Amino acid sequence: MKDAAIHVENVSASYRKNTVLEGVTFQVQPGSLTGIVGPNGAGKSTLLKTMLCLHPALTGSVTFFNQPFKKIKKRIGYVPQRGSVDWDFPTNALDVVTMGLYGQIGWLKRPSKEHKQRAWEALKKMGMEEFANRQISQLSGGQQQRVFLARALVQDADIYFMDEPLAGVDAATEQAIMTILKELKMKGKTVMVVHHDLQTVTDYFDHVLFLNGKVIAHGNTNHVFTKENLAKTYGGSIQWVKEGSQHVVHSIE
Ligand SMILES: Nc1ncnc2c1ncn2[C@@H]1O[C@H](COP(=O)(O)OP(=O)(O)OP(=O)(O)O)[C@@H](O)[C@H]1O
Repeated sequence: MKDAAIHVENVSASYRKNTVLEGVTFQVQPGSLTGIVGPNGAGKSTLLKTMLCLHPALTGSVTFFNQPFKKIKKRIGYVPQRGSVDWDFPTNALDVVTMGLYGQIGWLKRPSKEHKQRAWEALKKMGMEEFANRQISQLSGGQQQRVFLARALVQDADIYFMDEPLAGVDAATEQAIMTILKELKMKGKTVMVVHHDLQTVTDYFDHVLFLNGKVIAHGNTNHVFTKENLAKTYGGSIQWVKEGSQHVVHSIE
Protein backbone atom coordinates (compact mmCIF):
# COMPACT_ATOMS: atom_id res chain seq x y z
CA MET A 1 0.00 0.00 0.00
CA LYS A 2 1.26 3.48 -0.95
CA ASP A 3 1.85 6.15 1.70
CA ALA A 4 -1.40 7.96 2.38
CA ALA A 5 -1.66 11.47 0.89
CA ILE A 6 -3.98 12.39 3.75
CA HIS A 7 -4.25 10.71 7.14
CA VAL A 8 -6.91 11.94 9.54
CA GLU A 9 -6.93 10.21 12.91
CA ASN A 10 -9.59 10.64 15.59
CA VAL A 11 -10.30 14.30 14.83
CA SER A 12 -12.97 16.09 16.85
CA ALA A 13 -13.99 19.74 16.55
CA SER A 14 -16.59 22.05 18.02
CA TYR A 15 -17.93 25.59 18.03
CA ARG A 16 -18.04 26.54 21.71
CA LYS A 17 -19.92 23.65 23.33
CA ASN A 18 -21.46 22.41 20.10
CA THR A 19 -19.53 19.32 18.98
CA VAL A 20 -19.56 19.14 15.21
CA LEU A 21 -17.02 16.41 14.45
CA GLU A 22 -16.34 13.42 16.61
CA GLY A 23 -13.61 10.81 16.16
CA VAL A 24 -13.19 11.35 12.44
CA THR A 25 -10.68 8.88 11.02
CA PHE A 26 -9.86 8.13 7.38
CA GLN A 27 -6.99 7.86 4.92
CA VAL A 28 -6.87 9.02 1.33
CA GLN A 29 -4.53 7.56 -1.26
CA PRO A 30 -2.59 9.78 -3.70
CA GLY A 31 -4.21 10.28 -7.10
CA SER A 32 -7.77 9.87 -5.85
CA LEU A 33 -10.75 12.14 -6.41
CA THR A 34 -13.03 11.98 -3.37
CA GLY A 35 -16.50 13.45 -2.93
CA ILE A 36 -17.43 14.42 0.64
CA VAL A 37 -21.19 14.12 1.04
CA GLY A 38 -23.60 14.54 3.94
CA PRO A 39 -26.62 16.65 4.93
CA ASN A 40 -26.55 20.38 5.77
CA GLY A 41 -24.67 20.93 9.01
CA ALA A 42 -22.92 17.54 8.82
CA GLY A 43 -19.55 19.22 9.38
CA LYS A 44 -18.13 18.98 5.85
CA SER A 45 -16.76 22.54 5.71
CA THR A 46 -15.59 22.26 9.31
CA LEU A 47 -13.70 19.09 8.41
CA LEU A 48 -11.83 20.88 5.61
CA LYS A 49 -11.10 23.88 7.83
CA THR A 50 -9.87 21.67 10.65
CA MET A 51 -7.59 19.72 8.32
CA LEU A 52 -6.16 23.03 7.04
CA CYS A 53 -5.63 24.45 10.56
CA LEU A 54 -8.22 27.18 9.94
CA HIS A 55 -10.25 25.75 12.82
CA PRO A 56 -8.73 24.07 15.89
CA ALA A 57 -9.02 20.32 16.37
CA LEU A 58 -9.97 19.29 19.93
CA THR A 59 -8.47 15.86 19.51
CA GLY A 60 -6.57 13.83 16.96
CA SER A 61 -4.05 14.48 14.22
CA VAL A 62 -3.93 15.25 10.51
CA THR A 63 -0.92 14.56 8.30
CA PHE A 64 -0.24 14.96 4.59
CA PHE A 65 2.34 12.55 3.16
CA ASN A 66 3.22 11.85 6.81
CA GLN A 67 3.92 15.51 7.56
CA PRO A 68 1.98 18.09 9.55
CA PHE A 69 0.15 20.86 7.70
CA LYS A 70 2.69 23.55 8.65
CA LYS A 71 5.52 21.71 6.91
CA ILE A 72 3.63 20.98 3.74
CA LYS A 73 1.17 23.83 3.29
CA LYS A 74 2.75 25.06 0.04
CA ARG A 75 1.76 21.75 -1.52
CA ILE A 76 -1.88 22.13 -0.53
CA GLY A 77 -4.48 24.13 -2.46
CA TYR A 78 -7.86 25.20 -1.05
CA VAL A 79 -10.92 26.58 -2.79
CA PRO A 80 -13.24 27.86 -0.03
CA GLN A 81 -17.02 28.04 -0.25
CA ARG A 82 -17.98 30.98 -2.45
CA GLY A 83 -20.19 32.48 0.24
CA SER A 84 -17.29 32.68 2.69
CA VAL A 85 -15.19 35.00 0.50
CA ASP A 86 -15.30 38.82 0.64
CA TRP A 87 -16.00 39.51 -3.03
CA ASP A 88 -16.04 43.29 -2.42
CA PHE A 89 -12.31 43.23 -1.77
CA PRO A 90 -10.98 45.63 -4.43
CA THR A 91 -8.90 43.38 -6.65
CA ASN A 92 -9.12 42.02 -10.16
CA ALA A 93 -9.30 38.43 -11.40
CA LEU A 94 -5.64 38.26 -12.45
CA ASP A 95 -4.47 39.45 -9.02
CA VAL A 96 -6.63 36.86 -7.25
CA VAL A 97 -5.01 34.13 -9.34
CA THR A 98 -1.53 35.60 -8.75
CA MET A 99 -2.18 35.30 -5.01
CA GLY A 100 -2.08 31.53 -5.55
CA LEU A 101 1.62 31.98 -6.31
CA TYR A 102 2.56 33.87 -3.16
CA GLY A 103 3.88 30.68 -1.56
CA GLN A 104 6.50 30.72 -4.32
CA ILE A 105 6.91 34.48 -4.70
CA GLY A 106 7.09 35.39 -0.99
CA TRP A 107 4.54 37.76 0.55
CA LEU A 108 6.67 40.90 0.53
CA LYS A 109 8.01 40.52 -3.01
CA ARG A 110 6.35 41.65 -6.21
CA PRO A 111 5.30 39.02 -8.74
CA SER A 112 7.57 38.87 -11.79
CA LYS A 113 6.41 38.95 -15.41
CA GLU A 114 6.73 35.17 -15.48
CA HIS A 115 4.45 34.83 -12.43
CA LYS A 116 1.84 37.07 -14.08
CA GLN A 117 2.12 35.00 -17.25
CA ARG A 118 1.48 31.79 -15.31
CA ALA A 119 -1.53 33.35 -13.61
CA TRP A 120 -2.86 34.48 -16.98
CA GLU A 121 -2.45 30.98 -18.39
CA ALA A 122 -4.41 29.49 -15.48
CA LEU A 123 -7.19 32.01 -16.13
CA LYS A 124 -7.12 31.01 -19.79
CA LYS A 125 -7.42 27.34 -18.87
CA MET A 126 -10.60 28.23 -17.01
CA GLY A 127 -11.87 30.24 -20.03
CA MET A 128 -11.58 33.49 -18.06
CA GLU A 129 -8.71 35.33 -19.80
CA GLU A 130 -10.96 38.10 -21.15
CA PHE A 131 -11.96 38.94 -17.55
CA ALA A 132 -8.39 39.23 -16.25
CA ASN A 133 -8.70 42.95 -15.42
CA ARG A 134 -12.30 42.82 -14.16
CA GLN A 135 -12.94 43.56 -10.47
CA ILE A 136 -13.99 40.31 -8.78
CA SER A 137 -17.15 41.95 -7.39
CA GLN A 138 -18.24 42.43 -10.99
CA LEU A 139 -18.07 38.78 -11.96
CA SER A 140 -21.00 36.35 -11.89
CA GLY A 141 -21.01 33.56 -9.28
CA GLY A 142 -19.85 30.94 -11.80
CA GLN A 143 -17.10 33.26 -13.07
CA GLN A 144 -15.91 33.88 -9.51
CA GLN A 145 -15.78 30.14 -8.99
CA ARG A 146 -13.67 29.72 -12.14
CA VAL A 147 -11.25 32.40 -10.90
CA PHE A 148 -10.83 30.55 -7.61
CA LEU A 149 -10.20 27.31 -9.45
CA ALA A 150 -7.54 29.09 -11.54
CA ARG A 151 -5.93 30.37 -8.32
CA ALA A 152 -5.70 26.82 -6.99
CA LEU A 153 -4.38 25.48 -10.30
CA VAL A 154 -1.57 28.01 -10.61
CA GLN A 155 -0.34 26.94 -7.22
CA ASP A 156 0.48 23.53 -8.70
CA ALA A 157 -0.24 21.82 -5.39
CA ASP A 158 -0.22 18.07 -4.74
CA ILE A 159 -3.38 18.01 -2.64
CA TYR A 160 -6.50 20.08 -3.29
CA PHE A 161 -9.50 20.74 -1.07
CA MET A 162 -12.56 22.33 -2.62
CA ASP A 163 -15.68 23.34 -0.76
CA GLU A 164 -18.69 23.02 -3.07
CA PRO A 165 -16.99 24.22 -6.26
CA LEU A 166 -20.06 23.20 -8.27
CA ALA A 167 -22.65 25.05 -6.16
CA GLY A 168 -24.70 27.48 -8.22
CA VAL A 169 -22.70 27.16 -11.43
CA ASP A 170 -24.21 26.54 -14.87
CA ALA A 171 -23.86 23.24 -16.75
CA ALA A 172 -20.93 24.49 -18.86
CA THR A 173 -18.98 25.67 -15.81
CA GLU A 174 -19.75 22.40 -14.02
CA GLN A 175 -18.31 20.44 -16.95
CA ALA A 176 -15.26 22.76 -17.15
CA ILE A 177 -14.56 22.31 -13.45
CA MET A 178 -15.03 18.53 -13.59
CA THR A 179 -12.66 18.28 -16.56
CA ILE A 180 -10.01 20.12 -14.55
CA LEU A 181 -10.56 17.94 -11.47
CA LYS A 182 -10.24 14.76 -13.54
CA GLU A 183 -7.05 16.14 -15.14
CA LEU A 184 -5.61 16.83 -11.69
CA LYS A 185 -6.35 13.24 -10.71
CA MET A 186 -4.75 11.93 -13.91
CA LYS A 187 -1.61 13.88 -12.99
CA GLY A 188 -1.52 12.03 -9.67
CA LYS A 189 -2.89 14.88 -7.56
CA THR A 190 -5.15 14.11 -4.62
CA VAL A 191 -8.44 15.98 -4.62
CA MET A 192 -11.22 16.15 -2.02
CA VAL A 193 -14.43 17.97 -2.90
CA VAL A 194 -17.49 18.80 -0.79
CA HIS A 195 -20.41 17.91 -3.02
CA HIS A 196 -24.19 18.09 -2.73
CA ASP A 197 -25.62 16.58 -5.88
CA LEU A 198 -26.06 12.91 -5.03
CA GLN A 199 -27.02 12.05 -8.59
CA THR A 200 -23.56 12.85 -9.96
CA VAL A 201 -21.44 11.23 -7.24
CA THR A 202 -20.84 7.98 -9.13
CA ASP A 203 -19.94 9.84 -12.35
CA TYR A 204 -17.63 12.37 -10.76
CA PHE A 205 -15.78 10.67 -7.91
CA ASP A 206 -13.78 7.46 -7.59
CA HIS A 207 -14.04 7.66 -3.79
CA VAL A 208 -16.74 8.92 -1.48
CA LEU A 209 -16.70 9.95 2.17
CA PHE A 210 -20.10 9.91 3.86
CA LEU A 211 -20.02 12.34 6.77
CA ASN A 212 -22.54 13.22 9.42
CA GLY A 213 -20.60 14.40 12.47
CA LYS A 214 -18.59 11.23 12.10
CA VAL A 215 -17.53 9.09 9.17
CA ILE A 216 -20.47 6.92 8.19
CA ALA A 217 -18.64 5.20 5.33
CA HIS A 218 -15.59 5.81 3.17
CA GLY A 219 -14.07 4.02 0.21
CA ASN A 220 -14.35 3.24 -3.46
CA THR A 221 -17.54 4.79 -4.85
CA ASN A 222 -18.57 1.52 -6.51
CA HIS A 223 -18.53 -0.26 -3.14
CA VAL A 224 -19.62 2.47 -0.76
CA PHE A 225 -22.26 4.49 -2.60
CA THR A 226 -25.12 2.26 -1.51
CA LYS A 227 -28.72 2.78 -0.42
CA GLU A 228 -27.79 1.63 3.08
CA ASN A 229 -25.02 4.20 3.48
CA LEU A 230 -27.20 6.96 2.00
CA ALA A 231 -29.95 6.08 4.48
CA LYS A 232 -27.48 5.98 7.39
CA THR A 233 -26.10 9.40 6.43
CA TYR A 234 -29.24 11.27 5.44
CA GLY A 235 -31.90 9.46 7.45
CA GLY A 236 -35.32 10.30 6.02
CA SER A 237 -34.10 13.24 3.97
CA ILE A 238 -33.54 11.35 0.75
CA GLN A 239 -35.95 9.99 -1.76
CA TRP A 240 -35.64 7.33 -4.43
CA VAL A 241 -37.36 8.34 -7.63
CA LYS A 242 -38.01 6.02 -10.54
CA GLU A 243 -36.52 7.44 -13.75
CA GLY A 244 -36.96 5.09 -16.71
CA SER A 245 -35.84 1.66 -15.55
CA GLN A 246 -33.62 3.03 -12.76
CA HIS A 247 -34.13 4.38 -9.29
CA VAL A 248 -32.28 7.65 -8.76
CA VAL A 249 -31.50 9.26 -5.46
CA HIS A 250 -32.59 12.79 -4.60
CA SER A 251 -31.70 14.76 -1.50
CA ILE A 252 -34.75 16.60 -0.17
CA GLU A 253 -33.01 18.75 2.44
N1 LIG B 1 -18.44 29.81 12.75
C1 LIG B 1 -19.35 29.02 13.33
N2 LIG B 1 -19.79 29.27 14.56
C2 LIG B 1 -20.70 28.46 15.19
N3 LIG B 1 -21.22 27.36 14.61
C3 LIG B 1 -20.82 27.06 13.36
C4 LIG B 1 -19.87 27.87 12.66
N4 LIG B 1 -19.65 27.31 11.44
C5 LIG B 1 -20.44 26.22 11.38
N5 LIG B 1 -21.14 26.06 12.53
C6 LIG B 1 -22.08 24.96 12.86
O1 LIG B 1 -21.37 23.74 12.75
C7 LIG B 1 -22.16 22.74 12.11
C8 LIG B 1 -21.43 22.20 10.93
O2 LIG B 1 -21.30 23.23 9.96
P1 LIG B 1 -20.54 23.02 8.59
O3 LIG B 1 -20.58 24.32 7.85
O4 LIG B 1 -19.22 22.39 8.82
O5 LIG B 1 -21.49 21.93 7.88
P2 LIG B 1 -21.59 21.49 6.36
O6 LIG B 1 -21.72 20.01 6.36
O7 LIG B 1 -20.47 22.07 5.57
O8 LIG B 1 -22.99 22.15 5.97
P3 LIG B 1 -23.60 22.66 4.56
O9 LIG B 1 -23.82 21.46 3.71
O10 LIG B 1 -24.88 23.29 4.99
O11 LIG B 1 -22.61 23.65 3.96
C9 LIG B 1 -23.50 23.40 11.82
O12 LIG B 1 -24.40 23.06 12.83
C10 LIG B 1 -23.19 24.88 11.83
O13 LIG B 1 -24.33 25.62 12.22
